[in-house]
Amino acid sequence: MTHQQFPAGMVRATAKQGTHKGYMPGFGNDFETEALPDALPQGQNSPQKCNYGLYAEQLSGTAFTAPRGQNERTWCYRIRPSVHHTGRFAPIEVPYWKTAPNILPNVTSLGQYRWDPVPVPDEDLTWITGMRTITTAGDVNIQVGMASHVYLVAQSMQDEYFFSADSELLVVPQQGRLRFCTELGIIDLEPKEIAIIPRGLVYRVEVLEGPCRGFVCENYGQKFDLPNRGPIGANCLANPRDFKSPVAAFEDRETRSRVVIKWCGQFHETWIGHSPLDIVAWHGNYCAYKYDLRTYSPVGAILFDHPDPSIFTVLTAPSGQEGTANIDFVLFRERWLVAEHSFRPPWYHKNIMSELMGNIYGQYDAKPQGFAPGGISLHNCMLPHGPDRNAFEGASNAELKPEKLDNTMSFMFETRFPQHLTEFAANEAPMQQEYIEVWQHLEKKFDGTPGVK
Ligand SMILES: O=C(O)Cc1cc(O)ccc1O
Ligand SMILES: [Fe+2]
Repeated sequence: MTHQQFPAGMVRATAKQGTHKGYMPGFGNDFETEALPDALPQGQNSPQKCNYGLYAEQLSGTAFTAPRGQNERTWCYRIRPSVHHTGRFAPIEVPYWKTAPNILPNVTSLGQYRWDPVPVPDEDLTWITGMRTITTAGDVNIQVGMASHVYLVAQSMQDEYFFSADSELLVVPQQGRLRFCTELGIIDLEPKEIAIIPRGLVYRVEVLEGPCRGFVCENYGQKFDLPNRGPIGANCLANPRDFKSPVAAFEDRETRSRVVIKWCGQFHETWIGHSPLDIVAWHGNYCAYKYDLRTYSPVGAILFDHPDPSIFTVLTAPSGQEGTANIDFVLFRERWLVAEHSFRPPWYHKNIMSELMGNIYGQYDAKPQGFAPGGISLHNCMLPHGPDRNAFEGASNAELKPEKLDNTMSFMFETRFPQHLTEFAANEAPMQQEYIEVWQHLEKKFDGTPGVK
């Protein structure tokens, strides 16, 4: 790949046909990339005839009239227009992939919950059949809310493609390596990285090293964006240059292929005679990207106290109500703890936002035991939680020298909407029935007399 950064943040990249891999840096850039020379029209979007006999097509990720800072669209130059990539739709069952609203009368979501890692079954599960929804929130029909999923994938999709009209997907691998062959290019993904697959983009998921397990946040609402840094200034947290979008890569393959579509929570299939990944060149700012979580630069307390976890926000999906996100993606990674005369782990609290957490690797400081890599916890809207007894006693009595929290990476999908458990989460997944007992032995220390106990 050759690429050159243009002053306006645009990237021009060229790639050879087919399997070419390569990435262009920058969050929200206006990229341009072509897999064949001169496939991209210059100076206009819709020439009377496109080079190579390509069709021009626009993929709009926001309303045409969205304000400039939010407006996202990509112009695609492709072998066939997308109308050839769908035929008649026939409903299919994807029983474990649920969509909000999915409020079940026989499932109690009120509570603090934790699950052991969901085992990857010895089955040929694909990206579609291996998706296991844990919670849903909001309502897909009004395009607000989210679902959290665990994916269990052992099998590549073969001549099979997928797109979601409902959502963008934030993918957080925990085990194994996946390849996302998308209309806009190829993204390889492994633990410690995340990817965003935008709404409407067609793709196929292949297993590079399996079996694979990870987490997905399915966002029905306004897209994930970088948070404002406020007084932090222009640097740290997630830096724009560390986000990578793929260069164009296309397939010119005439094979019978299945396209599966998720639309308003329903799944349909349609059959076509070729690969739909046929975009030879594209330009625009509506695209898939990946991000290496190791490039996240946390900012924290350097004298005393424990700040709100919003300081660790990687991406935020705004709600329109300033400061109240539909979803925040928050990262708890390696960092130094240096606060003086302070209880350093998370405090006990109740939160109007609901918190779903996953462990990518290592130990989480508030829950040194029981929250295993691959495990999940849910502390729903206004439900009290905080460090378990061991973490409390340890941190209350620790010598407060600088301490490195090392080899640790957990995350939180924090949403303004209450999260509802699926049948799978409540009855099939390995829920820890005794989870709330982690707080039971926090004894009463108060005896009415002054002084530190
Ligand atoms: O509950 C949790 O473990 C997540 C969390 C971490 C933190 O540092 C402060 C608040 C919070 O909800
Ligand atoms: Fe919390």
